[in-house]
Amino acid sequence: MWISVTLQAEAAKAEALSDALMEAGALSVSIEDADAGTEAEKPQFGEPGHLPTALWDHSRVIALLDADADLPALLAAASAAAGLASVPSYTTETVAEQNWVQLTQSQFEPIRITDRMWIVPSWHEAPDGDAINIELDPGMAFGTGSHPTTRLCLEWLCDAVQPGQTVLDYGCGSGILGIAAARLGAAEVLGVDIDDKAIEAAADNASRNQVRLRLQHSREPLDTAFDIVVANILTNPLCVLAPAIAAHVAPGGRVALSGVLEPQAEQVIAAWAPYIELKVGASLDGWVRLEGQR
Ligand SMILES: C[S@@+](CC[C@H](N)C(=O)[O-])C[C@H]1O[C@@H](n2cnc3c(N)ncnc32)[C@H](O)[C@@H]1O
Repeated sequence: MWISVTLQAEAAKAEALSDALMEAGALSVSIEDADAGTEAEKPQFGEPGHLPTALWDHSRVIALLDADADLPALLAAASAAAGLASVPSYTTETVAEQNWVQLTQSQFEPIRITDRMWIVPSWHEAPDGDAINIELDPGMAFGTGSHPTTRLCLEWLCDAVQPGQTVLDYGCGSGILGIAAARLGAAEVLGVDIDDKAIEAAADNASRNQVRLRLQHSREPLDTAFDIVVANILTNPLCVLAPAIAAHVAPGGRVALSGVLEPQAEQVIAAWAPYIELKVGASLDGWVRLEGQR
């Protein structure tokens, strides 16, 4: 027996809460705008009616959990791990064993990134067989394409990556950006993460997508410079890691950073100024993508 838990979360904390719930053992987690319909019903970015998530005051975080789990303890641990002062208000619904797959899967639709790239859940047919279709299941941790920062990076990669180039995906998480780069024709892609579980997930996803990613822990030294560097982390690590990441952008190479909220852009630009001049290349739902060239 399973239990579906719907938590009302502050929009800015929803992704962290989602990741923490997956870490705590949720079978799947999805995030919805509490003021709109389901993910599937929401207009795609760029379509009429698209609502920037900066305007979402609240999100619904829906987790599918084992009904035998100690729910109060699990939610307390996940909320604390997500940096919340207390457990958000929530409702629960028991899900009959035979319905849970249908329930979770029906919440997710393929995500269109650009005309030529889609993120497609494994249980869906690709809407456009000629596009680059990256198979990733929404609801899993470490980045699945539904978050604006991931989308900003994917859009940039579609424009930036030229066949045969080398690519560094710093903070690879699920490997989504590295997989996209490989599918766009990169000759060699290195994914780096601080989290061993992310590296495992990226290896699994790379194999499902039949691309080769080199993967390593960020504590291991990187010995190469890359034509393309993409890092979707957060403002603080992007500032601290500025000299280390910038050193791996080859002369003439291009870099894009995301995970930066609009008011934090100047802070990251200043931290990178001694190494590479960055500018805001795009913004989405209150998040920016910073871009530069060495
Ligand atoms: C927001 S996720 C991005 C995942 C994926 N690249 C994407 O765009 O959806 C950030 C990832 O960066 C990793 N990370 C955070 N700090 C890091 C650091 N100092 N060094 C390497 N990876 C880091 C996290 O473990 C996480 O997998």
